[in-house]
Amino acid sequence: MSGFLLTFNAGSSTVKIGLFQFDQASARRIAKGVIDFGTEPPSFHLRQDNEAYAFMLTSKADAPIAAILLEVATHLSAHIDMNRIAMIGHRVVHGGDIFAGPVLIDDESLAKIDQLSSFAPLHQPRCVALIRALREAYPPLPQAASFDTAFHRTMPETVRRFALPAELYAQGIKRYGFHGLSYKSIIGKIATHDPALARKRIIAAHLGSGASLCAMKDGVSHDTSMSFSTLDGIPMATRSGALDPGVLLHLLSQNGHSTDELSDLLYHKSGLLGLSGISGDTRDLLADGSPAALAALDVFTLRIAGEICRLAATIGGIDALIFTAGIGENQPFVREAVCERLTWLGLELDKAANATNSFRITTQSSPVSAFVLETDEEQVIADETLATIMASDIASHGKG
Ligand SMILES: Nc1ncnc2c1ncn2[C@@H]1O[C@H](COP(=O)(O)OP(=O)(O)O)[C@@H](O)[C@H]1O
Ligand SMILES: CC(=O)OP(=O)(O)O
Ligand SMILES: [Mg+2]
Repeated sequence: MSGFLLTFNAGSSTVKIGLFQFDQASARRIAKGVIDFGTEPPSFHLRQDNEAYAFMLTSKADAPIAAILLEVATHLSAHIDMNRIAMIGHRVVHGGDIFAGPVLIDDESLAKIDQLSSFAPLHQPRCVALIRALREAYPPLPQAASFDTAFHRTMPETVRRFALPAELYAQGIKRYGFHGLSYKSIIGKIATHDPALARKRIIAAHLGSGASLCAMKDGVSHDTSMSFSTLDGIPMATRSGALDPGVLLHLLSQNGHSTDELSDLLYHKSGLLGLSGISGDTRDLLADGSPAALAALDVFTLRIAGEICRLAATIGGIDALIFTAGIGENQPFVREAVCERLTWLGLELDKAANATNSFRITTQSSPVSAFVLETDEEQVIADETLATIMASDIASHGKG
């Protein structure tokens, strides 16, 4: 069996598409695309063989995903032979307690994924709609799902529990954790580069539009900053991060907020955008340079440094800090501010290395090392999809 494998990573602000060439054993990326919902109308960017293409879509951001997909498929078919696509893989943000690893998508697994939609309202509904649209458009193609939550199934119960009555834990009110495909990608890359380091105490900071941190030891997740929903932990582009629950009670009971208004406030109007009143993008805030912009960045980096300390307590210290995702890979200002707040913990920043987004950004003598690593969630999806479909009956009957 060989051909093309397509991956979809439905994030909060984008859908990232990966095109891979696969054979029985491995999948190798040959192109990447991004549907960006941050532009009006949404845009589609494709990169293949060092060539970049950009298209404005005619569909509006709130158009059915099937319509957007159709437009994207038209642009894609000008560059790739769509008939060679033999399988599709998806990032699914929430797998709850149901999914501990990747699964083949069928009516039953899709219904279970859909049931978890309310736990990840920014991600799961769009992802489910995408899976359904693809099943309709390309019925013979097998699809698989890779879960963000699966990587965190190794977290101990003490970490998973909230200090709430035990029956709520039994009902599933607990820490699940997200960005697991990214953390799997990061620990895999470290293991290739330095297997001994991969077994040590590592804290990874996935700083994108959505942002979280993960504490790993022996290559597995022990704790993470996001918990029940993708709101918890550190502030993000437009999400609040952790908040005194009393604030929510006050807004609901005293200010007359509806739950929909509260949801909009917490998911779309808070974080860097809410703090600054300017933008949720660190590049805009630095270009603006006003006291409000810099104060927002100060809250952001203070909260990241604080969460790193909490996670270090879970795994008994820290040997390496990894920065990844859009901000983590590309924003020296944020990395410098976080590392400077952690000097007392043994992080000695190499400012020149940090300024150029180098791999190692701490000095050779720094007791704790910090690195910048590009995450590749799509490669993880592709590898898991290939393994899942090859292990299924479909592989012996499939095309290619
Ligand atoms: N070159 C860059 N410099 C600074 N920040 C960047 C850069 N590129 C992307 N970002 C930030 O990263 C975010 C997107 O990160 P990404 O990991 O792709 O997030 P998501 O998966 O949530 O869409 C953008 O919103 C932007 O704030
Ligand atoms: C879980 C989450 O917030 O994902 P993303 O950062 O891709 O929006
Ligand atoms: Mg993402």
